Formats: sequence, structure tokens, C-alpha cells
Amino acid sequence: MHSVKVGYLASAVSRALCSSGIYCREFIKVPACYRVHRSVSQTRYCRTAATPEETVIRIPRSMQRRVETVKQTRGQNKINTIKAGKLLIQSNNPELNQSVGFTLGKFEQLRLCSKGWKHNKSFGDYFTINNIKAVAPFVAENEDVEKKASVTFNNLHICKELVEALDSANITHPTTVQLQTIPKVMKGHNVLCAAETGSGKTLSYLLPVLHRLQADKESEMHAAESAQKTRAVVLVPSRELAEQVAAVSRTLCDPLGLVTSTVGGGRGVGHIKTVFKRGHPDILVATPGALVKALRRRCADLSELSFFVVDEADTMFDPSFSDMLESILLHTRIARDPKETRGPGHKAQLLVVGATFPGGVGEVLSQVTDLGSMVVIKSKMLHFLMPHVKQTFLKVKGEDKVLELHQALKLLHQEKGGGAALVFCNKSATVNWLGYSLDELGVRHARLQGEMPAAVRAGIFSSFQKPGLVDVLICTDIASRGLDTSGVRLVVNYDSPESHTDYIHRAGRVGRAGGVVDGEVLTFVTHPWDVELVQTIETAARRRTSLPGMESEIREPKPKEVEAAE
Ligand SMILES: Nc1ncnc2c1ncn2[C@@H]1O[C@H](COP(=O)(O)OP(=O)(O)OP(=O)(O)O)[C@@H](O)[C@H]1O
Repeated sequence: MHSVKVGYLASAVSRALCSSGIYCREFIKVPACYRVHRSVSQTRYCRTAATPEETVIRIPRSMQRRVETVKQTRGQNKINTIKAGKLLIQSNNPELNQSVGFTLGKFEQLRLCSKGWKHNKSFGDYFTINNIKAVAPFVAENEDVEKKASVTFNNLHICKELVEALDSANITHPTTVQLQTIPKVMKGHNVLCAAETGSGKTLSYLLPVLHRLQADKESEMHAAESAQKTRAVVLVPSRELAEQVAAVSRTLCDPLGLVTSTVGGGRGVGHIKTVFKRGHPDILVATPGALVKALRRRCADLSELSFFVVDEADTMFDPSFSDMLESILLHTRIARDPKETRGPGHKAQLLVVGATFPGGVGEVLSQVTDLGSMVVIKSKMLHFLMPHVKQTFLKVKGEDKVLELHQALKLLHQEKGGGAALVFCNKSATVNWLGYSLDELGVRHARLQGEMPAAVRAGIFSSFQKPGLVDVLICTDIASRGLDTSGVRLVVNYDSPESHTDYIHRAGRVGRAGGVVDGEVLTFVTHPWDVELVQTIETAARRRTSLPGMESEIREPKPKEVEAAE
């Protein structure tokens, strides 16, 4: 004998009523095999049928009304998201596609492709956020400006040696962020520059810094003694990034006769001493740990500093680095006014740079420096998904991920004309394991993860950056921050990133200024706990908003803000 609860039975009944179209106003008959447990309160819904074979359940009027309402609203909620033209969202369920031409109303309900992705039945589902722009906004916006004024680096009053060095690297027109940042830095302001990944932030601080150092060097006012001290410090979170920034700086410094050195963690004090034995460099690119050691051992001297640059600022103001940052700042004197940056006893300009400033960074920043003295340059597309990069999300079982990855790499190589690929894992152990699996499949690759000894890590990334040496790099998030990967065509999130910030930085390894134009991102979604992040990304794509939790105002108190549209 079966028995069911009335609540279950009632909902089954209402569903039957909705779907069959046979609607019994007063009651329905249920075979005797479905005997009903009745509590006192439930008796008003049920009564025993006339014959012992059947039980009759009365449907209360309120429920009848609810069923009617659901029936009516269901049809209405089906918004037609598909219009003529290109698709913004494309999925294996065409009903959930969304066209570029469709704009969702503020109060309209979203229907997400990833809605049921916590369920096991969803394995194999996918959706793609198509690229709706051919070029990055930070280049396209600049093209508009170019039409009006044809702005080149010459127009920014940078010394001719630097412009020539840029020319020989085929960099002629500044990106939007460079157009906005360079003049402000040249005027002596402290600047906070928040612009999307790959928009050319490195040059936006290096060019005015080198220009000023060169001008100071030539100036008679510049005392011989201070010329022997470090004039600019660039602080970055990883050794790989330090090497990269130093390499760009060296290229630009060559014609100017300025010296760039780098100190990074993991190589011991001996290495730091060796760097400073050669004398104080004009520009020092350092990780916080290494610089703290250099200052403690009195190797480095920041007393004559003209520029203090903090790159990847949100990481640097993170609790894991902020103590070191504070102790470094104790050795510097930061200017509060452009006037303090010139002449004898000058103070240093503070430049804070980053692609993500999640909520709360402004508060942390204000503890370290006087935010009121800074000019904020914030790009329009900060914290938005890149409109020029195709981004696919695939719900896939853990055991199928290696094969899916192999397939994606094969496709890249055979059908898309090749290019480099970056594969992100969340843990060092996964990097190693995946490496062995790809070895077995005959895929040539390199690995980069934080637990590798410094000597092994050194050079892996730079060999990946050189075209033709290694096409696939399996790595953890240490390769997601700031590293320039212009030759990369495919980013694979083998493990779903843990936060929006991580997603932005990983995805930002493609679609960079001067890089491959048709970059793609592929994200594997396996665990139920990955799904929420994917849903918020899909929501942001459909509503065309920035990613949630990243809407920080960047600072308190209110700044003298320079809008991107300026
Ligand atoms: N004006 C320009 N024109 C063409 N290419 C440029 C220009 N400025 C910079 N680039 C190139 O763009 C690439 C990305 O620059 P950069 O690494 O400075 O970006 P970023 O904004 O610092 O990115 P991330 O946030 O990832 O650190 C580099 O290869 C650089 O050479």
C-alpha cells in the first residue's frame, strides 16, 4: 500500500491540471492505492470518496487561483531574447540564446544557461559569451581620438629617445590609459590608475618616469651625489613580473644611459648584495620581500626617490603584502602636492596601478597613503568582461577535463592556425599532475607554479614568451597577474577560478594591446561550488554590467577624479 503527503499530492495535482488542460473545478478522484495521511488541519482539503475504491481531494479556491496565475505568468515570462544579428550568448539550448541587439529591462527576469549547473544532469552543457567587438575598447576609443587629433607619443612631450625606442617596437599611438595617465604624471601628481588588463599600464607609468629621470640627469640642478642613488622604485608582486617590467624598462633605458636592476624573492640575500654591489640603479624593480631585505641590510637607499610605483595594487595592498609595503613606505617621503616633487629636498611621486580594485581596496589604500592627494584615472571598462574576447563555459566531469583540454589544444593547433595557450590550475599539485597527463598524450608544454625552486622557475616564463619555443604553459595564478602574454591565443581555466578578480586577470592574458586579436577563454566548470561564480559572470554578460563585488569607488574621501571620457 502506498501513501503520500497531501502537500506533494496537491502539487502533483496542480501540475497535472496545468499540463493536461483537463481541469476539474471542484475535486479530483485519486485511486485508493494513494491513501492520504490526514492531519486535523488537512481534513478540509480531503474527504473520503463515496466508494471505498477512491479518495476525493477538494482543491481549495486559493490554490485554484494560484494555478491559474502560474499558467498565465509562465507564458508572459518567456521573453524573446533573440533578434536579428549576431548572438551575444550562445548555448546548447537555443531558447536561452541572447542577441547583441537585445537589451534586458532592469526588472526583467533573467533565464541563465547555467541555472541548473549544480545538478549532475547538466554535464555536457555549455554557453559562449561571443566577442562583440573586433578590437579592444582601450584601442578603439583611442582610434576615435586619433581621428580628431591624431595623437602620437610625440604629442605627449616625451623625449625623442623614448619615442624612437617605442617606434622601433612598432608602438606609435598611445592607448586610452596612456593618453590620460602620462600627462598627469608629468605634471607631478600622485596618480591612481585603474584600467583593464592589457591596456598598456606599464608604459603609462614607465614613460613619464624615464622621461623625468632623463630630464633630471641632464639638468644642472641635479647634484652628483643624488645621481648615485635609486630614483625610481617599481614594486610588483612576483619575480616573473619584476623581470618582465625590468626588461621593458631596460629596452627604453638603453638610449638614455639609465640603469635598471631587479631584485626578486627566493634567491637569498647573496643575490641582493650582488645586485647592489654594481652600484645603485636608477630604476629598481622589486618584489616587496626582496626590497624589505635590501633595506634592512642597507643595500638599497630610497632617500632620493622621485617615483614610487606600486603595480598590481590590489595584491600589494592585500594583508599578505601590506605590512611589507608599509615598512617600505617608512623609508620614503611621498609628496602631497606636485610642488613638493621638484627642487632640492624633493619628495617622491606615488603611482598606484592595477586592473582590479575590488570593494575595500580604497579603505586599505587610505591607511597607507593620503588618498586625497591622488588623481584617479579609471577606465570605463574597468571590471567589465572583455567585449573583444570570446569566452566559453563548459560543464564537464572532472575525469573528462584532460580529454577536453587535449581537444581544445588540438583544435587551436590544427584549425585555428596555432598560437600559444595558457592553462590555469588552482593548485601546484594539479599543475604537476596535469603536466604528467599531457606528457602521456604527447603534448609539449612547460609548467610554472609557486612551489618550484627559484632556479627552476627562473626563465620558464620568458622562454614561454619567446615565440616558437613552448606553446603550452600549465600554471597557477602566479602567471595571471600582470604578465604580458601577447602571443597567447587561448586561455583555459582547467580549474574554475576562485573569484571574479582571478577570472579577470586570467582572462586578461588574451586580448591585449598589440597582441593576438582573436583570443579565446575556455572555462571548465565541474563542482557545484564553481557554479555561482559562473552564474554571476553570465548575469553580468547578459545585463552588460561590471562583475559584482568589484564596484568599488576606489577611495575615500572623494577624489579629484579624471573621468575616462575626459
Ligand atoms: N600604445 C600601445 N600600442 C600598442 N601596443 C602597446 C601599447 N602600449 C602597450 N602595448 C603593448 O601592450 C601589451 C600589454 O601592455 P601591459 O603589459 O603594459 O598591459 P597592462 O595594462 O599592464 O596589463 P595587466 O593588467 O595584465 O598587467 C604589451 O605587449 C605592450 O607592449
